[in-house]
Amino acid sequence: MQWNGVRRAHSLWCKSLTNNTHLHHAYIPVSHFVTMSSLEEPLAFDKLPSMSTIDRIQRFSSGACRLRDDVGMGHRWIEERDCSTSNSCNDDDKSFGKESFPWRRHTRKISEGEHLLRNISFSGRNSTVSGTLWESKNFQEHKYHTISNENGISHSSNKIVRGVPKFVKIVEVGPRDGLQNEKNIVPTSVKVELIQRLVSSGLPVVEATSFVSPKWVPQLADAKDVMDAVSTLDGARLPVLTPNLKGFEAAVSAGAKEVAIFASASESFSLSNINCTIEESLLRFRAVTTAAKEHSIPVRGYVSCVVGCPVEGAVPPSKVAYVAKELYEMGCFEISLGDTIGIGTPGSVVPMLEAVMAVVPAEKLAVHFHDTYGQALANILVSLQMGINIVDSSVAGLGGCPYAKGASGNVATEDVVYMLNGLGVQSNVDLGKLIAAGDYISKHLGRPNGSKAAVALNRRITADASKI
Ligand SMILES: CC(C)(COP(=O)([O-])OP(=O)([O-])OC[C@H]1O[C@@H](n2cnc3c(N)ncnc32)[C@H](O)[C@@H]1OP(=O)([O-])[O-])[C@@H](O)C(=O)NCCC(=O)NCCSC(=O)C[C@@](C)(O)CC(=O)[O-]
Repeated sequence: MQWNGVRRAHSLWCKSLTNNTHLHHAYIPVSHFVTMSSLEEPLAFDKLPSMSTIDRIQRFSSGACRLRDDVGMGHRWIEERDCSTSNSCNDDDKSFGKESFPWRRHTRKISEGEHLLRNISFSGRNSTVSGTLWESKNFQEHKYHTISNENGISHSSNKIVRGVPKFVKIVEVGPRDGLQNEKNIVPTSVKVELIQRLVSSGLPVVEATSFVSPKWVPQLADAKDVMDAVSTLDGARLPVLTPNLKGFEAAVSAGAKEVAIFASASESFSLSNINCTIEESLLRFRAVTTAAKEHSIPVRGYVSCVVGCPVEGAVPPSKVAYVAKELYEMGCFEISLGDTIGIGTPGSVVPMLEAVMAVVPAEKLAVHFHDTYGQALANILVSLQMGINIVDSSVAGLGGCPYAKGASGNVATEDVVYMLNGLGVQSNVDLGKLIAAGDYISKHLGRPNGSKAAVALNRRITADASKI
């Protein structure tokens, strides 16, 4: 039922693009969606395709473990990983050893695992959130932080949390991924103020806009004006999306100092999103990375539909790994793995990451989760435990399809920062300023802030304020 919502969301999204463009070939007929009905349930390990293809790809991550066999990605595989080959992990392996994969020993040390889990839920229940309120004449600046009591998680003492990185780089995609889906076009001045607020909250990267066809995405037709207005902004990198050489050249002329190219692991999504096959898109992207090298412009690469596609259903991890490797080898400094429709669970995200990490080093990977099924934070946590330390997110949970219920935006940046704070992971983001930025854009869009942490912390401040 919810999946139907996503299918509908995607079809309407494609339709909205084509309505704007009169490019009817990009509209995916509803009949395509009707043919795939097997994804009502979340993708589980045993539903995923075999890893046989990716297992043959040369691995250049020294910590990567070989699979025991090609039978698939069942729980049995996780519990019985063969770590005996020279190219495989062992108990002392720092990147794939027990620190990164605490569940590896689950069957053998069940009591220890239970103890750790009990500690986590106990500290979670007793964690407190504090807020301090400053009032100025026209603007309230909130300063929030998450603190734990003495039972709280500490990097040095808790084996599960010790696997997560100490610092996570957040890539804010709200002004681009969020606003590209808005039904009503947001004025340039509002976009610019949003970007300014996000940068001032300490976010190191704020994806500003896209240099795509305005016929396809009219919401971002003001890309040049946005870039003009933020040209003097310091303190963060402001990459933009470029689907081809034309977009790259326009971005560079507008002052962009970093760009992103966006491929898909699903053939159908590639056709509906950028009107070409995966192989054709890789040719276009190679032209962009070549030109970018000449201009010394760093290029980020996206892979969409890394878990599932609204048309094709489950996407094989080997396909994701193939596209990620291609982008990495053509020179992308970082590859962001996008669960575009937000259907992933840790059960499907883990094998996908395993496959990609076998061909692209973990430190070059970012995760990009939409929150359609409420799985984004769980997926992020498991990604951190696997060694990923770059997370994409969208302030106030912006994004998704404005025309259909059920298709949500990206995970809210406020929720990610709140979770990282609770884990003791640094992000250098001021949660109060971030919440203010989310409230600003939500107010403009005329709807509640899509971040649960923001809503809860704003209520808390109201409660505290009544006692002052
Ligand atoms: C790729 C194209 C351009 C192909 O679109 P096309 O129609 O096949 O392009 P074309 O080469 O045939 O050209 C048609 C017209 O578009 C123009 N054109 C051509 N290129 C550009 C350009 N760069 N900027 C401005 N105009 C452009 C071109 O000049 C021409 O203009 P005309 O002669 O008709 O006046 C189109 O499909 C497009 O713009 N697609 C972008 C769609 C988009 O932005 N989707 C959202 C991205 S989000 C995403 O992918 C997922 C992600 C990254 O968020 C991660 C995740 O969540 O998984």
